[in-house]
Amino acid sequence: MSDWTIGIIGGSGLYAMDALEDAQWIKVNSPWGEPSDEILCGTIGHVRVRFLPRHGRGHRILPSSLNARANIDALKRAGCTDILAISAVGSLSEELPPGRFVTVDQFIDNTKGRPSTFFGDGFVAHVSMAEPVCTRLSKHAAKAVAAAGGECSEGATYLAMEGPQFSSRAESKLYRHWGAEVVGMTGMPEAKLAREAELPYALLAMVTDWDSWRDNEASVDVAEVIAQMNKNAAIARKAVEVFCKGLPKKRNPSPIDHALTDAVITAPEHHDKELLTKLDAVAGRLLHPG
Ligand SMILES: CSC[C@H]1O[C@H](OP(=O)(O)O)[C@H](O)[C@@H]1O
Ligand SMILES: Nc1ncnc2[nH]cnc12
Repeated sequence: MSDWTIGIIGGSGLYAMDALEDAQWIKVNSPWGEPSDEILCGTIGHVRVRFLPRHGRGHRILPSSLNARANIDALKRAGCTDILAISAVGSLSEELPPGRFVTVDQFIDNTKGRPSTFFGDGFVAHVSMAEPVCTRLSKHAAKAVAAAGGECSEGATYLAMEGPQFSSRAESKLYRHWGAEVVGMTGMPEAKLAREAELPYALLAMVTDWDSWRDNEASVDVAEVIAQMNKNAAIARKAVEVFCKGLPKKRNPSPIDHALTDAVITAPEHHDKELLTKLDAVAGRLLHPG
């Protein structure tokens, strides 16, 4: 085995992964509540893989009800070194037609009221989100999609909306005006929490529809999303397999592995003991060095 443990977060339409060898669903408890499901633990080639279906098997969980903190914490507890997340998205750009894959490189967070940090009173920390994804994972994912027979663009701005309703035509046009190129309901706060947990994160988006900004186009519905997802699911699965098998045996450190260094501002004498206990996985490197 190599020293990579890749967490895969499967989005709409991706609820299991056949490519995993010696696979077993394992319950991982988190002090942040219930993760979306058990985690499918196994290997692909020389890489340990931990697969979590974002909405749970059977797609039970609304985007607004996802416990992203528990999901990221559980993946960290399951030993993940890095996360590749997969999402269905609507396109806000002529350059990204349905069927296309695209790696996300920026986010606009327009979600409302979702718990979006592990930190709090008694342990205040501010990580940088200027470059919110891991370039190394993103580039590797784009190559894997191409090798799996898909077309992948690189670098899109993802607008995270609250949902679960799709956008109005006016919202869809507004998001384009803001510079967003794809729209989804789950990329935030997932990406923020991965960064706080010092987990390099990449988001591979599958374009399923044109959202609702094109005046002469029928507006998006779930049936269209799922039909397009099903067309792409085989490529997405193959891409994950190629992605893992193509990783070098040695994992060179990433600067994101140390995202919390210099991020914590609370003086040690003011640390909240209860919060620190919950942070044992997320901030374990700082709290229990060595
Ligand atoms: C099933 S359509 C809307 C649904 O699909 C996307 O989910 P995911 O990012 O988990 O693939 C979108 O964000 C919505 O949750
Ligand atoms: N148009 C859209 N809006 C929000 N989330 C989506 N997921 C897939 N298509 C979407």
